[in-house]
Amino acid sequence: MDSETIQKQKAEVAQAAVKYIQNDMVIGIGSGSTMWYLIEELGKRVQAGLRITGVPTSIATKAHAEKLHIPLKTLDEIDQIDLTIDGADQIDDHYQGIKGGGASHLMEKIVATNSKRNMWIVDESKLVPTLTYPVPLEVIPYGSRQLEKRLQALGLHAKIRKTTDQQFVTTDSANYIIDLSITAVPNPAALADQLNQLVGIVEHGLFLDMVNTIIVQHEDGPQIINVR
Ligand SMILES: O=C(CO)[C@H](O)[C@H](O)COP(=O)(O)O
Repeated sequence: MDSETIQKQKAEVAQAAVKYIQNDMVIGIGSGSTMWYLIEELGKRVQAGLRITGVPTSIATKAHAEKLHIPLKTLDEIDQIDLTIDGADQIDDHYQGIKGGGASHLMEKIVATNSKRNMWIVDESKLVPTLTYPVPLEVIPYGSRQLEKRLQALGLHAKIRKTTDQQFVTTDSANYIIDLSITAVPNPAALADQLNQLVGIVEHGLFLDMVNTIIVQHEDGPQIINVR
């Protein structure tokens, strides 16, 4: 799919998703370029009188939502999130996902696990039979080079994420990201178990058994998948 079609589908899926947001809901607001469109749509609805409270999942999302006067609270200021809407990097046939391409998966996962329902909104390029996207790990900077070597020795093709000018990418929680460029993840649960054993990994980007509803934007309209 060309990048113009992808951008168009991102904007369209955001329009489909915003209809699920009703008055008095507490909404987890995810991060990334698809969510950028969702935040724009939500901002318009708030301007038109919609009453919601948003819980942002990143500094960038918080800044964007504040600019549009969307009322926000932190996770610890609310009782529970009714619905979190977020993007995803890839979703496989069993509706398991990879997130964290934008380095926000730690906060996204914390918000998701504190939500009654989770919705992912994606363009159709994100659907794959088997996960192949690099799996991001948020890691503690201390000893991260050793962790990278350990992961490489396990055959997990680990590489600390750097910017184009070779600076370490740092997350909103001041951690680093290690990407695992594995060619395929046929058994995400087994990989998650393996990663959960390793000291220094704060959180991996495998989002397993977590999503309730997926909206996939196709050229001819949105497809709603009710997973659980
Ligand atoms: O997990 C994320 C950020 O950490 C994003 O949801 C994911 O990377 C998808 O981003 P985009 O909507 O830009 O394709």
